[in-house]
Amino acid sequence: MKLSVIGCGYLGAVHAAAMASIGHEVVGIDVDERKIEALAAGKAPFFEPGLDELLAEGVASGRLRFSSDLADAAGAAVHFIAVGTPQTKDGDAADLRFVNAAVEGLLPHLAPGDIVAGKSTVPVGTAARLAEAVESVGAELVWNPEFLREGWAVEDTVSPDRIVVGGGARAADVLREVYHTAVATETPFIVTNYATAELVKVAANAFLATKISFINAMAEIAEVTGADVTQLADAIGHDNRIGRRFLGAGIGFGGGCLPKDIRAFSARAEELGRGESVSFLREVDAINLRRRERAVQLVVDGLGGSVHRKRVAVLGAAFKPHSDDIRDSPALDVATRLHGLGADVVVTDPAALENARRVHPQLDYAADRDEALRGADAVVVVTEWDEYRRQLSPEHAAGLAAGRVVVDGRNCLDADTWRAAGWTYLGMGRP
Ligand SMILES: NC(=O)c1ccc[n+]([C@@H]2O[C@H](COP(=O)([O-])OP(=O)(O)OC[C@H]3O[C@@H](n4cnc5c(N)ncnc54)[C@H](O)[C@@H]3O)[C@@H](O)[C@H]2O)c1
Ligand SMILES: O=c1ccn([C@@H]2O[C@H](COP(=O)(O)OP(=O)(O)O[C@H]3O[C@H](CO)[C@@H](O)[C@H](O)[C@H]3O)[C@@H](O)[C@H]2O)c(=O)[nH]1
Repeated sequence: MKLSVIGCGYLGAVHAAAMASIGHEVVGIDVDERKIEALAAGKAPFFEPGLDELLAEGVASGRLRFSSDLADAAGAAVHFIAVGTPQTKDGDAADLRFVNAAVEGLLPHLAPGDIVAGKSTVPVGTAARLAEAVESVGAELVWNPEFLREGWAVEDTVSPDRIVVGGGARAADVLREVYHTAVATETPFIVTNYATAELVKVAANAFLATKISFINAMAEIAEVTGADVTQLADAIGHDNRIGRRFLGAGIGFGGGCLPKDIRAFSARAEELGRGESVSFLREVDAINLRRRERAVQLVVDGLGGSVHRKRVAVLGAAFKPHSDDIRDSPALDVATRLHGLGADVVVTDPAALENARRVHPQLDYAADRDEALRGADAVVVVTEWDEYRRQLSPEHAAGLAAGRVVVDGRNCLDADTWRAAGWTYLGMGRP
């Protein structure tokens, strides 16, 4: 089938490449010409395992092309909207300018019977508002939210846990054809109305964020009682009704989705006069931000009350491993707070260094882990990359660092091993 994908950022680039890989003829369109140039050369403008190969394959096969001209969307049967919906500059609501502009710009290029499929995460009520314009040219709108995780984006797109389509039965059948490989493996395919489809997306992210903040709240209690939150998470996680995933206590969630999506959800609920129904999300956000402060406090405490002029090796910059994304990264928040307290911060990350350097030029950077560790008075692990979590021994670190203080912002190190090697180990909610 012929498809267009409007917006080739993170979500759109992955979606376009994945759709070409399952046999569709895809044109990806973005206003950012540099992005389009890179993608057309088979190169992702960000780090995502497996994506470069998929892009190169798609481009070489002739099934995948990229353009900065919306007119090139003409002729596609389904047009996916994958533009950004960032937090507005002066509030919590989602900024819908890009979605509005993409849909409006697309209208002259639509033919009767075309389907416009919204993939961007939007406040409930957006699809109903946009439908009128789409229908005015004889096309049909569906909302088809995306649940992929960065770092596993290709796998999540080709084999999703579920597909949700809000809209009419005919359009849903066309989307069944689009996602034929998932449909063939009996992936749950949920057809519903616009509001439900939009809400499924934000509810899923709100639930995940709540689960993380729940365990981080338990970490706060563990800190004043001598309990160990990782053992607590294991123990409650054995209950199948609870499950162990997303019970990783530490410096909390960041990235381009969870933080902005729970804020936009709160803002939308308030607009609808139902702010109190999701008022707990404000607490989820507050708990999450407190954990970053806690990590900073642990470094200060570990260094005897002040970080001023102390060299602190910050291991990690990305908001999570297997990504170079630094949007709302808790790792960089901890680094900039330490810098603000007068520490000589040296940040390293296997993938996100360039992005971090561009956005936070005031920090110092080390090209690799060992360079960051050299001469450090304290070490803080803020992104649980394998090269810090699994491949760094306390003996090796001791051979490079000046001090023996390690703050484990992701509870990813073995406390006993580090303590046995002479380190002061400080975890998040662990004695
Ligand atoms: N990143 C993820 O893992 C993920 C997962 C699921 C859902 N989402 C949602 O998908 C949407 C996109 O997220 P993202 O992370 O890809 O954002 P992004 O900022 O990486 O990409 C957005 C892209 O849209 C382009 N764009 C903006 N206006 C345009 C227009 N009028 N025409 C064409 N292109 C335009 C931008 O140039 C940019 O490349 C958001 O709503 C987000 O919440 C993201
Ligand atoms: O136990 C955990 C699990 C995650 N995190 C943090 O939570 C954040 C988000 O992680 P994750 O959800 O894996 O990353 P995203 O790629 O942002 O994916 C989320 O946001 C996407 C965009 O909406 C959705 O599509 C995905 O389903 C949803 O998981 C990261 O900072 C993680 O470090 C924790 O602190 N503890």
